[in-house]
Parts: sequence; structure tokens; C-alpha cells
Amino acid sequence: MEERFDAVVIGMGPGGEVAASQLLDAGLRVAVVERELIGGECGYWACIPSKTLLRPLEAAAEAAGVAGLDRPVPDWPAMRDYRDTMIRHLNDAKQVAGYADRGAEVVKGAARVVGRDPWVVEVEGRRLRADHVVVATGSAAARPPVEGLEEVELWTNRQATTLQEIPGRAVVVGGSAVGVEMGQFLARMGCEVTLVQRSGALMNREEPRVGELAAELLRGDGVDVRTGSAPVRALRRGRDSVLELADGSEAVGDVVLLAAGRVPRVGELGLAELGVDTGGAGLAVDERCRVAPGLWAVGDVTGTAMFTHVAKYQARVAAANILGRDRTADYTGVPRVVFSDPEIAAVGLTAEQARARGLDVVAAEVDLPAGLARPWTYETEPTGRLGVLADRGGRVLVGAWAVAPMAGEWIHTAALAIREGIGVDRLRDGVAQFPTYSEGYLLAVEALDM
Ligand SMILES: Cc1cc2nc3c(=O)[nH]c(=O)nc-3n(C[C@H](O)[C@H](O)[C@H](O)COP(=O)(O)OP(=O)(O)OC[C@H]3O[C@@H](n4cnc5c(N)ncnc54)[C@H](O)[C@@H]3O)c2cc1C
Ligand SMILES: NC(=O)c1ccc[n+]([C@@H]2O[C@H](COP(=O)([O-])OP(=O)(O)OC[C@H]3O[C@@H](n4cnc5c(N)ncnc54)[C@H](O)[C@@H]3O)[C@@H](O)[C@H]2O)c1
Repeated sequence: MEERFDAVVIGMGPGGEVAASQLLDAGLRVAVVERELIGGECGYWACIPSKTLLRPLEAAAEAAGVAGLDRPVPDWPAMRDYRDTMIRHLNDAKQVAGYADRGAEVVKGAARVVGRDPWVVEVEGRRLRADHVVVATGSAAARPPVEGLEEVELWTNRQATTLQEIPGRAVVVGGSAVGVEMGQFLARMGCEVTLVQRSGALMNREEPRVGELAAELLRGDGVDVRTGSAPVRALRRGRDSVLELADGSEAVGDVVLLAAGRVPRVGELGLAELGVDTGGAGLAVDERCRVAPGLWAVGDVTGTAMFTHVAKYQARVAAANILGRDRTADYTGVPRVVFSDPEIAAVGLTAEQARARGLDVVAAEVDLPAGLARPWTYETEPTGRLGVLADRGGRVLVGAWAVAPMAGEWIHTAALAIREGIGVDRLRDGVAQFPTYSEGYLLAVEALDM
């Protein structure tokens, strides 16, 4: 027998939760399907535990960096306990009850789409028929094709973010957001970290300068950063987990942490069998987050910028369209923040991306302590760099990055300017609060040769 719904949401990470909430609030009859925990990767094994673990180390470094305070000593059992509170001890009973109270049919189990026109979703022997299906199944850690990987003590983000004890030595494979955040966390907790990055630079989707600064800050924490090298073979030597690298060297640890990207969770849904194209780097969606009539996808599964804020944004776009309000997604000016200490933030285009779009761009980089008061009131040995990129023709900002304290907060000035097309001349007329890091934008736009 088929149970009938207006919408079925598959996967209840941040994308699924926002989609389901909007549809429930609008009075639709909604079934939500989750095979693990409501809250998704983000809530239990990604954003929330990683940011919770990084914060005490940032606070300790901040205390050590001001006059008159000593560096506090991290209390690992207390940090671990708070992390466990934040990840709800991997228990989503309250979330399940909360959605049921709001009128959702909550179904725990792995969903498969088994029928089209109308859409039918099968979970644990139940058949859920719906006018709309929202796929929000997220992504899993990519496993690089390295011979012998099964031999070593292998961690993904899941083991890293729920770790109980700090390993003595770790090899981190991948040098972008996960690698930089977890590499710094482990190093600051006393672990000997080797970070192996295939690309010639860390954070290789950002400006090369950002990668240089990221490498500098990790090296400052004692991380052995090896760029331009990837593992070719893995093996166990006694208790050691060993990676042989393409350049002939070795990286040795007690654990090997995979931070080499994510793979959208598409394959197990049965969509290919129903004629849906699943061949790309994610479930392809149009600007309304539609895959096919009545079929929608949001979040990491779409392979679009894999961030929680993007998943939630796409969910708002898809829900609006399901509810009959025409809305399209615009990814201009979406911020990208790595929560290292100091934070690494970026938004918009890199110079290379801008030139590929035919823009005539001009860049400027400023040393914030050289021009501002705030870095000096903030810490005794201040650091901070801000870069901006402008289009000469349109006289607007098209990109920005910052490596500085709290950059993840004040990058939003640039995000808004880029999204709304606020002109360089208008920014040059800006008045930011004294003394703040935000004043850096005036220095940077004044430094632009245009
Ligand atoms: C270590 C780490 C740190 C991160 N930190 C940040 C950060 O600070 N900020 C940020 O913006 N992003 C961060 N990200 C990225 C962020 O976690 C993802 O972009 C976000 O989780 C995507 O949300 P989602 O809803 O698409 O998917 P997910 O959070 O992956 O949720 C998908 C859900 O679908 C369920 N599911 C899958 N298949 C099925 C099925 N067949 N049937 C039923 N249920 C299914 C899963 O169990 C899961 O609960 C981080 C990622 C990692 C790995
Ligand atoms: N603060 C945040 O918002 C945050 C934090 C963590 C993760 N995330 C998101 O989660 C996703 C996954 O992050 P990620 O850092 O794992 O992936 P990523 O795709 O951003 O970067 C993977 C890195 O690994 C490198 N790499 C790939 N294969 C390799 C190999 N075989 N050997 C060595 N290096 C290799 C790549 O050059 C790349 O720099 C990203 O979309 C990221 O934006 C966001």
C-alpha cells in the first residue's frame, strides 16, 4: 500500500531540515526520511564538532597573545565533554520527536526512489508516494585511489571529529578546509602532524597567496606541510601507518586522516534506474534546484559549493518553488571560511577565475597591522592580511580574502559588496567603526590602482 504525501524529504542534514521546515510551516503533508541522525553530517561529524573543538585552542592562543595573560592549558576531557554535548551524544531522539510534533511523518531508514510519475520512495518496506521529492543526502569523505589504504589506521572526518584520545602522530591527506582545520587542531593538541597536499599550494581553489599564508600558519603550529605530493601506496609497519609519497618520501603516523574532498551521496538512491542523469559530479540541478519535474536536490549532493550555508540556501530556493513561488539561486558573493586561528576567509572570484571570465581585474593586498589600530589593541604581535580584487570596467569588487582574527565575521562586508555590486568609489566613501578590522577595507580599496 502506498502512503501519500505532498513532499518527501530524503536526508535530514541542514539542507533537508530547512526544506522540511519550510514545507511543514506552509502546511504541507511531509514525510522526512533519515538513515542515520537528524542533523546530518554537519551536526554530528563536521561543522559543529570541528568548530567546537577548535574554539578553545583559538581562545588559548588569544589569551597568550595579549599583554598580562598566560596561555591557558587545554583540558582535553572537558573539551571532549563539551564536544559530546554539542553533538548530542550522537542521539537525535529530540529531533525525531520535534519533527513528529510539527506534523511530519518521520521515517528512519535508507530511502530509495522506486517510482516516477508519480514519485515513490521506498524505506524499510514502506512506499511513500509524493508530488515532490527533495533529495538532500549530502556527501561522504572521498577515498583516494591509493594501493594498500585498507592496511593503515584510516580516519575520515567522522573519526577525527569524534575522537576520544589525541593520537601521537597523524598524517593528513589533503590541504584544504578539512585538512587545515583538523591539521591545526591536532597539532595544537600536541599531535605530530604531517600534511600531504597533492596540489602545489594549500587551499588550491583560493588565491595562491591564501595558500601561502595557510602553510605559514600551519608551519607555525609545527605541522610538516608537504605540498605537490600525494600518496601512492599505504602500508603498515608495526604500529606505524605509512604513506609512500609520489616524490619518493614517506609520511608516518599512528593514524591517516582523509581530507581529500567529498563524494555526493547519489548512487544508492536508485535514480539512474528511473532515467535521472546521475553521471556528473553530483545530482545536476537547474537554477531552481530542480532535477526533474517534482524532483529537487539541495546541499552537498548537488556538488555545488559544499557548505552548510549553501545547502540551507538551496533548500529555501527549492521550497519556495515547491510552494509555487518562483525563486532562482544566485551564488554570487557566498563566503568561504576556514575556522583556523587566525581565520581564513574568502569570497567571490580569484584573479584567475575573473580573467577566465574576461574581466580586466586589479588586486591589492594590505598588511592590517601596518595601517590599523585594532590589530594592536587585539594582540601584542599582530598579524592580518586582506586582499581585494576589483573589475576595472565595472569599478566593482569581484573578490576578497583575509587571513586575520575574526575574518569569518568581517568578510561579510566584502560578501555584501560583491553580491550587491557596491562600487569601489562607494566603498572608498565608507565609514567603518574605529578601531576595527573592518576599517581594513578602506585601506584595501584605496590601495587599488584604479
Ligand atoms: C570536517 C568538516 C567540517 C565542515 N565544516 C563546515 C563549516 O564549518 N561550515 C560549513 O558551511 N560547512 C562545513 N562543512 C561542510 C558541511 O558539513 C556540508 O556542506 C553540509 O553538511 C551539507 O549539508 P547537507 O544537508 O547537504 O548534507 P549532510 O549534512 O551530509 O546530511 C545528509 C543526510 O542525508 C542522510 N542520508 C544519506 N543518504 C540517505 C538515504 N538514502 N536515505 C535517508 N537518508 C540519507 C545522511 O544520513 C545525512 O544525515 C564541513 C565538512 C566537513 C567534512
Ligand atoms: N569551514 C568550512 O566551511 C568547511 C570546513 C571543512 C570542510 N568544508 C567543506 O567540506 C568539503 C570537503 O572539504 P575537504 O577539505 O575535504 O575537500 P576539498 O575538496 O575542499 O579539498 C581537498 C584537498 O585535497 C587535495 N587532495 C585531493 N586528493 C588528494 C590526494 N590523493 N593526496 C593529497 N591531496 C589530495 C586537493 O588538492 C584539495 O586541496 C569542501 O567543500 C569544504 O568547503 C567546509
